[in-house]
Amino acid sequence: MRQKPNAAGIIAALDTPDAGLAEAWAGAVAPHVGLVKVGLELFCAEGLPVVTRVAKHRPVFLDLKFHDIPNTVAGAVRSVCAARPAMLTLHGGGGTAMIEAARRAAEDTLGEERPAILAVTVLTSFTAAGLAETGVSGGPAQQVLRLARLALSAGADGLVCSPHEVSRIRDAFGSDPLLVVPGVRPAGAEIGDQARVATPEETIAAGADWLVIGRPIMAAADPAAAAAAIAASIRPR
Ligand SMILES: O=C(O)c1cc(=O)[nH]c(=O)n1[C@@H]1O[C@H](COP(=O)(O)O)[C@@H](O)[C@H]1O
Repeated sequence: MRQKPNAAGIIAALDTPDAGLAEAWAGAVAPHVGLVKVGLELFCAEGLPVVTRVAKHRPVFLDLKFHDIPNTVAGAVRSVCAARPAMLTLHGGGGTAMIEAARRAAEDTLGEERPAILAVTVLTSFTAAGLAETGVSGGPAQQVLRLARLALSAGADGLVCSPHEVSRIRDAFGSDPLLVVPGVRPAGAEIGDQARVATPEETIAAGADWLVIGRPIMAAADPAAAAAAIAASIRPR
């Protein structure tokens, strides 16, 4: 799904180690979401077969945040292309050569059918203080813009960032990059370990294409109803 959606939508994060539960969630929320996300917890427990399994319900955003030398990342991209994900993530901090190698590997393996390559910028759980501990001063917004520039010029199709940076990325890079945005919390929902958060409505208004939402849907008593309510709140009027 390298093309932008007509209207912003939801990606449901299937964060569980259990393929059966992930598939049940995918089936339940499918009418209300555009994609489902297979992340580290599910992938490490169940591997590539679970990607094919949940893809029966919705296209898959495979979020493994590759970060390694270019040759290794290219090999990982070729391996996961076997399951035909619609989108996959790399760490923007992996640098130009890694991102170029990932894009080339995806093109060589699947051509026009290749997944969208998304660069993760600064994780939504980071505050300015946490980022400074890693040696990055200047705060998340500055670092997100720096990594965004690098990733887009290296061939990434889009970026993963928090709701707080979306409008600044749009100002700097326009409407082309796919912006996939976690850290989304309906009003009153538990924030948990996220730090840079906003509501679905605020995130869409800032210019996001896709909202990545996990616990506010999957930890609800009725995940389908929770997904439907969030989808209704962001539907264009
Ligand atoms: O790459 C991601 O999807 C991601 C990047 C990021 O900066 N922050 C972030 O929360 N995510 C993912 O988005 C999902 C958010 O889940 P909830 O916090 O439960 O809504 C999780 O699966 C995270 O792995």
